[in-house]
Amino acid sequence: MRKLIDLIRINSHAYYVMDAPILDDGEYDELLRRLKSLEEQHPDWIQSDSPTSKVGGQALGQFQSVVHQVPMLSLGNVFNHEDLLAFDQRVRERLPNQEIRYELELKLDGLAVSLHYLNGQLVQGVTRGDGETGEDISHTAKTIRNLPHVLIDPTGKPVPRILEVRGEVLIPKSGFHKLNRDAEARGLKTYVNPRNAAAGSLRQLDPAIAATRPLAFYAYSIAQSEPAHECPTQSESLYWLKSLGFTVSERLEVVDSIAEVQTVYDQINAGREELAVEIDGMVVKVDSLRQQQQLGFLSREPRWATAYKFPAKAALTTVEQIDWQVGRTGTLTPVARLKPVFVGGVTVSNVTLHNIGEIQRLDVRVGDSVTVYRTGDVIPKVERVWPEFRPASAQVVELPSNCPVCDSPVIMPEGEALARCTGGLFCPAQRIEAIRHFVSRKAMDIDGLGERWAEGLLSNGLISDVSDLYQLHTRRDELLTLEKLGEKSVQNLLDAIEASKKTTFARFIYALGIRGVGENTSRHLAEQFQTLAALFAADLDSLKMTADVGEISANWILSFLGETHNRQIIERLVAAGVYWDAPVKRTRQPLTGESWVLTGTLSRFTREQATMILQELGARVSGSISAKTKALVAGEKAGSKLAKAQELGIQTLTEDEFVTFVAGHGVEL
Ligand SMILES: NC(=O)c1ccc[n+]([C@@H]2O[C@H](COP(=O)([O-])OP(=O)(O)OC[C@H]3O[C@@H](n4cnc5c(N)ncnc54)[C@H](O)[C@@H]3O)[C@@H](O)[C@H]2O)c1
Ligand SMILES: [Zn+2]
Repeated sequence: MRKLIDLIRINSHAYYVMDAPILDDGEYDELLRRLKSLEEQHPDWIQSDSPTSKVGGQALGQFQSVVHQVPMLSLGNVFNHEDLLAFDQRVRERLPNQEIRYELELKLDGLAVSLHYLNGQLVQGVTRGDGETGEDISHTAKTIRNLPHVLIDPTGKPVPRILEVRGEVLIPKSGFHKLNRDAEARGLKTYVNPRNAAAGSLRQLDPAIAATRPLAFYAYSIAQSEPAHECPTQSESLYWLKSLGFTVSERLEVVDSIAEVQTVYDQINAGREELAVEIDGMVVKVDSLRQQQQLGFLSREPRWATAYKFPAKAALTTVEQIDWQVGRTGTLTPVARLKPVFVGGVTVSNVTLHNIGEIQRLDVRVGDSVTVYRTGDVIPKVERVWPEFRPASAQVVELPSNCPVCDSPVIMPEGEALARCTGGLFCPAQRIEAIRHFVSRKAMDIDGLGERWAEGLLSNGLISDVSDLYQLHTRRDELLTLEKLGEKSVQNLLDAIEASKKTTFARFIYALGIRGVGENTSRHLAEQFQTLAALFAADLDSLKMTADVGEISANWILSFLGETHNRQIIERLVAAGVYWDAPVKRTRQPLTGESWVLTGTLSRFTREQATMILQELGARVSGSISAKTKALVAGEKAGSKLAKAQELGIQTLTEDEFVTFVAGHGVEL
């Protein structure tokens, strides 16, 4: 309780007195709620300085204090339909057998101000302060443009000699953004939200400054009237104030049932973005002023009204567990399992913590209280950790040394944010991705084995890793029973798998999907090591001697090949008949420095193969023609690239000419 009281005191000072809140309202409300619940459980522990029965904050002391003749209270609040029903229930219990109508207004997110009129003249403006005593801000209140300085009743009746009107002072959203833009341009402090901007503006010592701020006053009640005014209801008193020249809530209606209250709330919530002013909910008031009197007050709030607030954007909850999820490319992502919490309109029970670095930055531990933040459709995130509430049993979270799915070692090279499982070919979490990559055109080029098939094969137990693809021919009958796989497509698939057995060492290396090992690196590795046995025996130094391979990729290669399961799968692939001719080690690269372009359809080989041939000869293969292009290989149906090359006078080769050309450089097809 003491911890909570201290936290609440610090934050309510920041909010009410300094106009510079540190916490989100949702977090602050939760602190207050936790304190209240402790007080309910242990009434004998209630501290004499508890903020639960207080309103607002202490005045800063730069203005004259004014004691409110009628205290300025706060409002109770409800956050959901259930709480709303309970409010209605409490009202009805105190007013048995009475008809109850509710008046609904926008809950304006500004600060409460009381205006005193004497003989129809505005004489004083006072802030709410702590509810008993406020600050005299007459000098700035009088600069508010939509305020009547003189009251005239259009019906001709005299206005009461004394009239105290209460309402909310605020700054419309557009004015707030302009204010902050100007402040930023001039290097001054900006305000966190329109409410704090309004409070800061009213508390200016210089009324000339306040006059430049787009402040507005929205009247919502009459605190005193002498002689008494004649309005029997809240709604009528607002219409009367409106006729006297006050601005009142844009939305104002009276309903008979809680169902209607809910409907109006939903409408307001849905349309809040379009409103010119910031609102944080809807206020529900018993309309009859006589009934309001009967209901009376409960310490800091009236019994006849409540604020039906919008869902908070931030809420406090606890981290019950942190799990590591393995993504399809092997990345390990920490996910916090939370005690379910309602925030931003949904219940959140999981939230990603992104990576170990984020866990360390937040210093979040299992058992910690955290703030979860969510707005709109944005994914929720952990915004703050509360060391104040950390239990002694809280556990520090560490990066697991082995994959939670397949138990392969996990590595995170220096300078990388993400840790990864090294069981690329073997890890069940990475299977789909491993297969997708393995069969892709630039890898083993198994035509027609799409992701959906792969999923079907995996889920039916026909394969569990890429090496099983080469055993599929023994399971033809089972394949045929698979959904939608006709005789013909099964045969096509098996043929494509069979055809893929003849490959190149470079493609095979690329197909393994080792992190950091793309097409070029694979080609260089193939040339450098020549055989699988040599590659298996490679160490850091020999790997780093390969073109394109730096310290980081060398480590990925080592840890991948060092993982026994990966090796076993590679050995099974070779045992199943995957083979290649020993790669030609090229010492001479006659096309070095040249840029070549391929276009049109080639009949003897694929684009990828032609690209590889050119690369082996040292050329760079580019996608577009420019003045720097050395030559264009134009297959069938070549179009604009051919025209452009001719225009620029660039050498062009037909497919046949290309074959002859590369043969002249010792490349046989
Ligand atoms: N972020 C923080 O650190 C922090 C600190 C303190 C308080 N707060 C926030 O301030 C609020 C504290 O409660 P509170 O008592 O100041 O105000 P409140 O928002 O809970 O409700 C009471 C106030 O609502 C206002 N109001 C707006 N429209 C009204 C209408 N149509 N009729 C009647 N009243 C209307 C009045 O000014 C009244 O005083 C909470 O939202 C809390 O989260 C935040
Ligand atoms: Zn794994």
